Amino acid sequence: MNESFSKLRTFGSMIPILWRISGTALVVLIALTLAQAFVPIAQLAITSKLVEEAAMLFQGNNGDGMRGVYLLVGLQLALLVSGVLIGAVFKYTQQLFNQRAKLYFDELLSTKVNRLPLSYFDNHLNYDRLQRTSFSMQMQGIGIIFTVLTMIQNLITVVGYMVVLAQFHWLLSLGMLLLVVPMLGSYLYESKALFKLIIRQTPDERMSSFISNLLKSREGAKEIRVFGMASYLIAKWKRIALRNMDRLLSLERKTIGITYGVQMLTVMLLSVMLLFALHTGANGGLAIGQYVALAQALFSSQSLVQGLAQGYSNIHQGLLHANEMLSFIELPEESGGKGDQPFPSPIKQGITVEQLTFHYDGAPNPALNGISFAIRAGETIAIVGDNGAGKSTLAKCLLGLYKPDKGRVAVDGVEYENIEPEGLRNRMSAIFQDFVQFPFPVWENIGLGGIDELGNRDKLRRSSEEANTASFIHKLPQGWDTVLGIQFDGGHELSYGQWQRIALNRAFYREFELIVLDEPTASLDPMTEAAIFENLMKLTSGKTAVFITHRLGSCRFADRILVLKDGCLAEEGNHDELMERNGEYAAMFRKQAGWYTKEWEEQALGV
Ligand SMILES: Nc1ncnc2c1ncn2[C@@H]1O[C@H](COP(=O)(O)OP(=O)(O)OP(=O)(O)O)[C@@H](O)[C@H]1O
Repeated sequence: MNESFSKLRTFGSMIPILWRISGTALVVLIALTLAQAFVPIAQLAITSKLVEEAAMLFQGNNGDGMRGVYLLVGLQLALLVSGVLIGAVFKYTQQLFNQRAKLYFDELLSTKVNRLPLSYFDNHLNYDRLQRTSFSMQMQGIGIIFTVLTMIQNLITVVGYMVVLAQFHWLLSLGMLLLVVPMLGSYLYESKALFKLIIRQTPDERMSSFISNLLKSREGAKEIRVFGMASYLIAKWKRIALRNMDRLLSLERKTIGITYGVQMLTVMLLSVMLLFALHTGANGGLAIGQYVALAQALFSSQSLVQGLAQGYSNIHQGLLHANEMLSFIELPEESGGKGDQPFPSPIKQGITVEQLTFHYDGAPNPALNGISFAIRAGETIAIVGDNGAGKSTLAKCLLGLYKPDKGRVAVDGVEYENIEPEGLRNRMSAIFQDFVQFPFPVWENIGLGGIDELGNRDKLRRSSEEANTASFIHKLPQGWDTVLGIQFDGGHELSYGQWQRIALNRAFYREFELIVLDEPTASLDPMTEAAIFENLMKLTSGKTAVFITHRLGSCRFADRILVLKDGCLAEEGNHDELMERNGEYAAMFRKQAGWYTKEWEEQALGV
């Protein structure tokens, strides 16, 4: 009962969505469905009459001659023509509705995904769910409406047939009803089992499509060739794909027996009903026209009942998908936070981090463990530490992308939680290790940093001078209008370092109060790196900046250095203070410095 209620609720929640997609199309579809349902019933009545008239005509007993027959044939023709017309309009409206729905759901999915907290992407279960949801939205979500419409149509026709049959003998209507029940059961079983399988197969499906895409991708092409991994990866993909196929076929074997067994029963029941009708006819209970109409009703009702049962199971499956989709839509959004205070702009005191702890879902240890420090307004801070020390996680917390599990991050004393989310976003800028390479023109690649000034060529030019990208942009084949990357026709590929400079320019194109640069110069040549860091001071003057780096030489540009170790703040101070302290930082710095100076010479000499 509870389950049925929740299905009804799901269906109820779908209706406003379908209405939003296109109310007019929905109304037209419903009207046409109802009209279509009555066509076969009318056909049946005409057939019965026509056969009677024809029988009399053939026996030479028809007083009216051909007049009555012409009328009936004319009516039949009119019905057939209207059936065809209704079908054509229905098909077009359905296509229109489908296209609009695809657009609607694609937009809904992209919008929703981008409103979810970043931490949503840290859990593999969410990737599975996302994959299923996009499948649900594309394939099944709106399918329900057409299934329901077809079912209503079939139901009206079947009931109409039953009324016609009941006029001949009530047992015939009962027999027809008996056809429905077992069929419904078998289709229902099949659809439930299929949905369970879809849930179970999602991780495998994702893995197999990941490998299959990798095998065809530009990113994978180099390593796959160098390491000769192609056959290994194909075999790995095939193993998973075969496993999926086996599961599907095993389900098919299971359900096929049940479904087709039920169909055999139905066919037998149909034959019994026909025999019964013949018997009744032989005893004078049925005229020839009635018998023909009855046979027609029985045969076409078999496919109608089948459609009804299939529709029922499709609805069941569609509702499960719709439920998945609705629960995704209802996921709490990032902007659902309670913050309503404006971002303190310009920052006067600075940013304070108190007892910040952050734990990734399912990770054994916290990535950040009770970190506290303060950044003064306008200060440039370097964060250093080993791989996995927690630097990028801290950067994301400073950007407000992750909410702390414990502790707080505040700007000028206002906790991030209490700041209006849009205000927080608008006042921050960043560049990440895995920045996006947009296959768009240069101006758009940079302009996206400040959407409001996206096409402001003067500002773009000024910003590229400041960010030191102007010199190489001018050398591109179409200058600012050069499309970057070779994914699309006419694109021009950049080196990774050049891409990074474009991404840096994008970060500085924004009007920001705080900028976080996660390894901003990792792929840059030493000259460019030095130029960027010297420039960084100018670009960030009066602004608060945090950069993560593994090249400790660049820390000399920072006012202060934070050293992270295993998610904790191990040391804090400027370069000289930390060298004097002779701790983690000093050890790391000496190691790196050694690469270039004494150790290098010693190693070269074999000392
Ligand atoms: N999405 C995630 N889910 C679970 N654990 C994660 C996730 N991302 C990072 N971690 C873990 O959190 C810890 C800190 O990772 P983080 O990326 O912050 O380190 P990092 O100091 O930036 O490293 P690197 O110098 O290699 O970039 C690591 O132990 C890492 O394994």
